[in-house]
Amino acid sequence: MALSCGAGALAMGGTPFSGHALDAAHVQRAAGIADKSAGCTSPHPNFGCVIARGERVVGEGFLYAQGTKCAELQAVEMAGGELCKGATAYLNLEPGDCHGDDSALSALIQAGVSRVVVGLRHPLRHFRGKAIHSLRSEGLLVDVLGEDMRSKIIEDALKSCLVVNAPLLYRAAYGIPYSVLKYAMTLDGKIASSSGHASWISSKLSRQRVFELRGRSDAVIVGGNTLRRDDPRLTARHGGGHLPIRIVMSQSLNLPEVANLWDVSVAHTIVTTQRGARKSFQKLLASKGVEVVEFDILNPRDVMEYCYDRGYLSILWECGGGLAAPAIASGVIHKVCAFVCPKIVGGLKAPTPVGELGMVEMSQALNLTDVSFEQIGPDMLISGFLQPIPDLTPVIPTLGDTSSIDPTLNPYDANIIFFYKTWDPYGALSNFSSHPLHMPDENGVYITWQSVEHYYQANKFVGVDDPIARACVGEIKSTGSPEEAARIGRTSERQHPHLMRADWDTLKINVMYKALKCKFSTYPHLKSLLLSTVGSVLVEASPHDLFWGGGREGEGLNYLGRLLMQIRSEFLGEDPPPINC
Ligand SMILES: NC(=O)C1=CN([C@@H]2O[C@H](COP(=O)(O)OP(=O)(O)OC[C@H]3O[C@@H](n4cnc5c(N)ncnc54)[C@H](OP(=O)(O)O)[C@@H]3O)[C@@H](O)[C@H]2O)C=CC1
Ligand SMILES: Nc1c(N[C@@H]2O[C@H](COP(=O)(O)O)[C@@H](O)[C@H]2O)[nH]c(=O)[nH]c1=O
Repeated sequence: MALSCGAGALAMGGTPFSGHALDAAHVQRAAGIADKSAGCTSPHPNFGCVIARGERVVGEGFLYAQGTKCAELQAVEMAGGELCKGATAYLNLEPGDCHGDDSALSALIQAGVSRVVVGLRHPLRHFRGKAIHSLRSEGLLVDVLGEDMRSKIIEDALKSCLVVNAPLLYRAAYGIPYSVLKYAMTLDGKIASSSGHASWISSKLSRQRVFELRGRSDAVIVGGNTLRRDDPRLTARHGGGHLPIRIVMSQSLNLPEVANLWDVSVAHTIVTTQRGARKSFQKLLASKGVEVVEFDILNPRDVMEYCYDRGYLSILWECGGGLAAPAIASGVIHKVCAFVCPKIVGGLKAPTPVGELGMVEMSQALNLTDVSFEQIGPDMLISGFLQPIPDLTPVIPTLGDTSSIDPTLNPYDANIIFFYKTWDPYGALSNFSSHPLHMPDENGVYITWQSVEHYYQANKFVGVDDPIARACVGEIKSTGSPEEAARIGRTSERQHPHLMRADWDTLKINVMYKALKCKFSTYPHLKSLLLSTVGSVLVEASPHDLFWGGGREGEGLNYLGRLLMQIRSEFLGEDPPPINC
C-alpha cells in the first residue's frame, strides 16, 4: 500500500488499534513494502521502514537495491523533520551496518525517533544484534518482536518478517539457496500428455504469475529432458526488471545444438553436467557464451552448494518429475507451488510432477505446512513449505559475537583469507562494496562512481564513439547498485562485443588497479582492514570467475586478490611482488 501524500492512517473501518496490535500492524506494513523489491535487492535482504505517530503513518520507504538510499532515510525524508521527533520507526529487519555504512541508524537517530520496533534480528551472525545495540546505546527504546514483545498478534507480524526475507534465512541456516519447486498439473495429476506435450496446462493468468515468480528468483532450473521437449525460454516477460539466470542440469549433455536457452543475449545460461561429458558439445556451448560447469557426480545438492557459493539467494525449479524427485529427496526443496488446472488428460505413462521417492506407505508422505490456496483465473495455486522457515531470532548473540569481522577467523592462523560476498567477513574487499570513488575521466574531469564495480564495468565502453556505448556508460553511472552495474556491463558486453574498447584485455588490469587504489586510499577504515590482512594470501572466492577470482578448486588466476596484495605492499612501503608471478 503506497502512500501518495506522505501520511496515512492505518486503522480501517474506524476501529482504533492499540498496544501490540498497533505495533504488529505497522511491522506488517514494513514487511509488505519491503517485499516490493523482491528479486531486485538480491543478494541483499528486503528492508522496509515505516515511521508512525500512533496509528498515523508519517513516512515509509524500502530498499530498492544495494547502494540505493536506505529505507530508513527515505522514511525520515518523507515524514519531514518535526514529525519524526518522538515517533516510532518500524523495521522488518535489523539493519546490517555494512562496512561502516551507518546511514540507516544515523537517519533514525538524527531525526529524533524515540522508539524502534524490529521485526527480526539480522540473520547473519556478524551483523546480528549490532544495530540494536547501537540504537540502545544512543538512548532509543528498541523492542524486538518475539523477545521484548510476545502475543499471538506479534507472532503473526513476526511471520510476515520471516516470509519477506525467507530466502536469506534459509541461506543463512542451511548453507544452500532457498528453493521453490513450481509445476502446473492437470486435475488428474499430469504435467504433460503421454507424448510429453505440455503447452499449456495452466491458464495465461497463471503463467503471468510464473513470470513474477521468476522475477523474484536468482536462477531458474530445468533438466535436460525438459529442455529437449519444451525448448523453454525461462524469462520473466514483464518488461524490464530482474531476469533470472537459467540453469540446465543434464548428465548426458545430449542436448540440441540450437535452443532458446543458448541465446545468452536474453539472459545468462549455465549448463551443469557430469565431468567429462561430451567435451565437443561443451566447446560448442562455450562458443555461444553458455557457461558449462562440471560436477564429479551431478546431483541437486552439489548444484545447490555451488549456487550458494555464487551468492544466489533463491532458485525456482521448473523441472519435470525426473529431477524434482532427487531434488526433494536430497532436501534442497523448501517450498512447493502447484498450479492445479481443471483439465483431464489421462495417460498411464503421462509424466507426473514428482518421480520415484521410494515411499511405500502413505504414512511416509511428506506433509506441507503453512499451506495456502489462491484461485488464479480457472486454476488453483496451492503452495506450502516442505521445510519451515528457520527463525534465527532465539539465538541471541553475546556482544563479542557481533564484531564486524568473524572472530573465529584469525588472519595470522589462516594463511589464506577468502573474500567474495560483501556481507561476509572481509566483504569490504569485494568490488561490490558500496564505497563511492571520485576518479578522473579521460579529460581529467572528476566523476563519482558508486563502487569499484561501476568504474570497472563502465570502462569497458568508456570513450567509444557510439550512442549505445555512451548510453551503457550513462546507465552504469546512474545506477546505485553494484549488482545492477555488473548486470548492465555484462549484458552489454554479450550483446555488443564489437562496441567494447579494442584494447580492453590489455587495459583491464590497470583499470581495476586504479579503482582499487582509489578505494583503499579514500577510506581509512578500508585501508586498515586491508593492512590487517598482512601475512595472509588474499583470494577472491569466486567459483566461476577464473580471471579475477580463485575458482572452485584454486584453478582461477585470482587477479583481484593479487592486486589487493600489491596495493597492501604499496601501503606498507614494501616492494610489491610482480603481479604476474
Ligand atoms: N507442467 C509443468 O509444470 C512442467 C512440465 N514438464 C514436462 O515434463 C516432461 C519432462 O520431465 P522430466 O524428464 O522429468 O524432466 P527434466 O528434464 O526436468 O528432468 C530430468 C532430467 O534431468 C537431468 N538430470 C540431471 N541430474 C539429474 C539427477 N541427479 N537425477 C535425475 N535427472 C537428472 C537429466 O537430463 P539428461 O537426460 O539430459 O541427462 C534428466 O533426464 C516434459 O514432457 C515437459 O514438457 C517439465 C517441466 C514443468
Ligand atoms: N507447461 C507449463 C509449464 N511448463 C514450464 O514452463 C517452461 C516453459 O517456459 P517458457 O518457455 O519461458 O514459456 C517449461 O519448460 C516448463 O518448465 N509451466 C506452467 O506454468 N504452465 C504450464 O502449463
